[in-house]
Amino acid sequence: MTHPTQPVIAFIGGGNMARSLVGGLVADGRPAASIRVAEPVESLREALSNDFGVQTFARAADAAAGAASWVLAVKPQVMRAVCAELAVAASSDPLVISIAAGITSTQLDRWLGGGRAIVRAMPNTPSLIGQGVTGLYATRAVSEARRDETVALLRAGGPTAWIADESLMDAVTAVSGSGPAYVFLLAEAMQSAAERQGLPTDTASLLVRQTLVGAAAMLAQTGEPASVLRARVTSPGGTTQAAVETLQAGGFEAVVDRAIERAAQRGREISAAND
Ligand SMILES: NC(=O)C1=CN([C@@H]2O[C@H](COP(=O)(O)OP(=O)(O)OC[C@H]3O[C@@H](n4cnc5c(N)ncnc54)[C@H](O)[C@@H]3O)[C@@H](O)[C@H]2O)C=CC1
Ligand SMILES: O=C(O)[C@@H]1CCC=N1
Repeated sequence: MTHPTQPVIAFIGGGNMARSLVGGLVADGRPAASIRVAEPVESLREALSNDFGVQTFARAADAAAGAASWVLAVKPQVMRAVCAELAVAASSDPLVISIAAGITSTQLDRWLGGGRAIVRAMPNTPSLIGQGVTGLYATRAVSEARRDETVALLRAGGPTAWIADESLMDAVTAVSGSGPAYVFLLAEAMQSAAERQGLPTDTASLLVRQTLVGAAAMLAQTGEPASVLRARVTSPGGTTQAAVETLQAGGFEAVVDRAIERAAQRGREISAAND
């Protein structure tokens, strides 16, 4: 039995997002002996144990028992059943952080037996390389110290932002939780178009990747609004103007707006469907 210097944190679910968050915590210097992961899939348990040295468990209740904080990182569709498995252990009053899309703090609290300290967190996959961003919402049962602990657990993945109104967590999910996929879709579309223009695949890939990386770095480093950065690329009557007008004539802004609205609505549907 190890005696970690840090309070124990238990991840329930050891899939894609948990792996990103565990990797970030270990890279941030948190002792692997203070991290447990519950994951029913043996190959995932082995990979987490080999790659990060964390303790793994097949059953959620075994990982959660006695841990100061829990990170619920299972799919929304299994959250209710997982909470039922954990309801007895929850009476020890852990800090409960759920990263599931849609599932509300009221639902989590009810499924865990009531009166629990619940935080909803919405990270994204770039957390794996420290370039993520996480939206956070805490219920009133979460103390200031536990808010600080939440930020300490998630900051390795990138900056965090508290949201005062829980209903806006669906908007956070739609913008930054799902957002990396919109950028990857743009990359896929640009790659196809570049190849159709006759560029070799590897050259097209270099041009597309580095253009997205460079533009994102300008957004991050200059602090200038996207509209100003865009104006600087756009010579009057030039090539960029021709492309941007074509995107706008195709309803680019409207379709992005509809996509984000639909994603937020899907969050609300997930909540209702799993109640
Ligand atoms: N993938 C993403 O970009 C993001 C995902 N999320 C949320 O994170 C959660 C997990 O998503 P992913 O990691 O992508 O899914 P995933 O499917 O990769 O991971 C979920 C894991 O939970 C495990 N699991 C199932 N039942 C379990 C149980 N009873 N006890 C312990 N583990 C169990 C599964 O075997 C699986 O490995 C979802 O609720 C999702 O809404 C949040 C932000 C971003
Ligand atoms: O697609 C999903 O439902 C999850 C939540 C945000 C990113 N992936």
